Amino acid sequence: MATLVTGGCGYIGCHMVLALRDRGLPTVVIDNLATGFAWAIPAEVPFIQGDVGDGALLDQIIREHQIEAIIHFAASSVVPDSVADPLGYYLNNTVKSQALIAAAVRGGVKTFVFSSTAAVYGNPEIVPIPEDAPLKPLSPYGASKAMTEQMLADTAKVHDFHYAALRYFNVAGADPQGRVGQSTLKASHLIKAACETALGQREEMKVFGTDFDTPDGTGVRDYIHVSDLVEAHLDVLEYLRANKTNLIANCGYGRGFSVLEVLAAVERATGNKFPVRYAPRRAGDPAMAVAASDHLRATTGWTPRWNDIDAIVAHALAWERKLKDKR
Ligand SMILES: NC(=O)c1ccc[n+]([C@@H]2O[C@H](COP(=O)([O-])OP(=O)(O)OC[C@H]3O[C@@H](n4cnc5c(N)ncnc54)[C@H](O)[C@@H]3O)[C@@H](O)[C@H]2O)c1
Ligand SMILES: O=c1ccn([C@@H]2O[C@H](COP(=O)(O)OP(=O)(O)O[C@H]3O[C@H](CO)[C@@H](O)[C@H](O)[C@H]3O)[C@@H](O)[C@H]2O)c(=O)[nH]1
Repeated sequence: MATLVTGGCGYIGCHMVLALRDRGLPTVVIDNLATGFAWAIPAEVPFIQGDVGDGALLDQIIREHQIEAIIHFAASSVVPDSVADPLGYYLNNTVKSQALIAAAVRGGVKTFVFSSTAAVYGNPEIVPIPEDAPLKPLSPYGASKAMTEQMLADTAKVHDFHYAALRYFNVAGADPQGRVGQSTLKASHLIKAACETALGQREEMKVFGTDFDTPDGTGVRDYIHVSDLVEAHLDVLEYLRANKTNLIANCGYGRGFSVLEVLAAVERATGNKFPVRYAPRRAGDPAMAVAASDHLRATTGWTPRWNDIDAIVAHALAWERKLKDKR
């Protein structure tokens, strides 16, 4: 029996694959390499280059590899891109998730973990945001994920099927052992972009929006270390199997950092000051996204190890240096 990781060649997915392999758990990856890299996963992990919208291919993989659980990372995930290309986002994130969930049901896969996002909440009324806050996404990206959560909830009502919708806040950092990290080309993510700038690979950092209703006027996010996030998935898989129930949980630490605070952390880590330019807000960006994070800890026993912005930045930077030599 094996776990199928969709999007396993992407940033978070490749850390998940390593975490499963570190525990000797049979793992299979499907990825269309839209933004991921085949070299990011160990050569001995079965890898199928294909699309999660391809139902016939999924039927075959589920049968041949005796898939028992699916962790579904494959998606398009850049908030401003989703504003520019809503239909592309609904296709890749919602329509293709429907195809995958349908294949899971056909193939008798009973355990399903879905990568949802803080973007389902939009601008929250209460911060830190509890899981029962209303879902009011500001972007097609957030809406595409909220729709998939709804499909999972409805599916679990009528099939022998248990799911977790994990609402990740801002995932950052890299494998503490330096084996993998975020390799996304032209990444828009703040910490990665700032590390690239500090290493001289970008000319400057833009700060998108200085007039938000936040302490310093810049956007506030809850940055979670990618290794803590993938450990949470292992805890969640056990929880779903043991309790035969569903779970909706935020994945974050419950503490927010502003854009300016993050840039200061990157400057601290490198000792390099880099040019910073204030720019208008980006479309679809909320002012604040900070998780109420007790539910995940209380239900699954998840215990984060890397709740420290300096550790997150140090690991991201170490990977960026490695990647610079690789390319
Ligand atoms: N990075 C974050 O801060 C963050 C926060 C919240 C949620 N998420 C979610 O986590 C998941 C993983 O994000 P990531 O940062 O690793 O992104 P990523 O782009 O690095 O990884 C996504 C992977 O999925 C693959 N993929 C995309 N569409 C596919 C398709 N139709 N069929 C097969 N493979 C496909 C890509 O090639 C890539 O390898 C996504 O669902 C994203 O929405 C990410
Ligand atoms: O060059 C940059 C990049 C980002 N930002 C700001 O930094 C914050 C974080 O931005 P970014 O790293 O792009 O992440 P988000 O737009 O918050 O989205 C991430 O976090 C979401 C969950 O909160 C996920 O769903 C998305 O997939 C993931 O990309 C925001 O205020 C941005 O406006 C800048 O000011 N300059």
